[in-house]
Amino acid sequence: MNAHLTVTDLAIRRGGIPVLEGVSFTLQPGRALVLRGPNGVGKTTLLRTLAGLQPPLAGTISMPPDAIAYSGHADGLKATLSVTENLSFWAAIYGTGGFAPVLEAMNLEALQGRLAGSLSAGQKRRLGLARLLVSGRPIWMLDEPTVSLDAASVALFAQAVRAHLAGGGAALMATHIDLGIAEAEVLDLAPFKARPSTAGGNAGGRGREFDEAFA
Ligand SMILES: Nc1ncnc2c1ncn2[C@@H]1O[C@H](COP(=O)(O)OP(=O)(O)OP(=O)(O)O)[C@@H](O)[C@H]1O
Repeated sequence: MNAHLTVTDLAIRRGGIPVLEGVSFTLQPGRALVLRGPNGVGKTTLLRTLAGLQPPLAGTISMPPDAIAYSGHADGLKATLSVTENLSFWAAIYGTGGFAPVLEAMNLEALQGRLAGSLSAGQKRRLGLARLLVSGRPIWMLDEPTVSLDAASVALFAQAVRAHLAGGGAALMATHIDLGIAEAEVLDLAPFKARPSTAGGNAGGRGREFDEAFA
């Protein structure tokens, strides 16, 4: 499992407006990096850029091919498929094996036959996060992964992240809560806020140049 990510002098934008510039960091196997900063600073935009959903304005992103499993604000579930059908679907997509341990890891055993669309918000989130475990990908990119989770589910998730790190994986997370992961470092994005004059912006303002793969 090669989970080495290097980001050098990255500049990113959202809706045509520069958001962050000069972002550099490395993420090594076995490590977690927590993105911090006020609302709107660019945590989601940075994760989307690293996950390949939108191009950077400048800078380089270096990582092994097919390394990332991205979990954004949406859970990405197939509402009309059951919990196990969703997991089998992802296992087939990622070409990985069985998912029985994943059911246990995310406390989904009692929900196996339920349609994903009928789950509660926290249950959906647990199933959405289970996709990371099924993926077999070394670098997890997580945007507010604990939204809707109760305390017990947050603890389960933190345990899953720790196991991933112990297995040589890495995790980059935007989260406002402390997951109690000793291996985690913090990257405050506030100092990298793009200056208004930064070249490459869209003088016409947000919306004129909608550079999103998804809104
Ligand atoms: N779909 C969009 N189209 C245009 N601009 C957007 C869009 N989504 C976010 N933005 C803007 O891009 C900037 C960065 O937003 P982003 O969502 O990356 O911040 P964030 O740090 O993740 O915020 P939060 O902590 O509130 O989740 C903000 O100024 C925001 O208003």
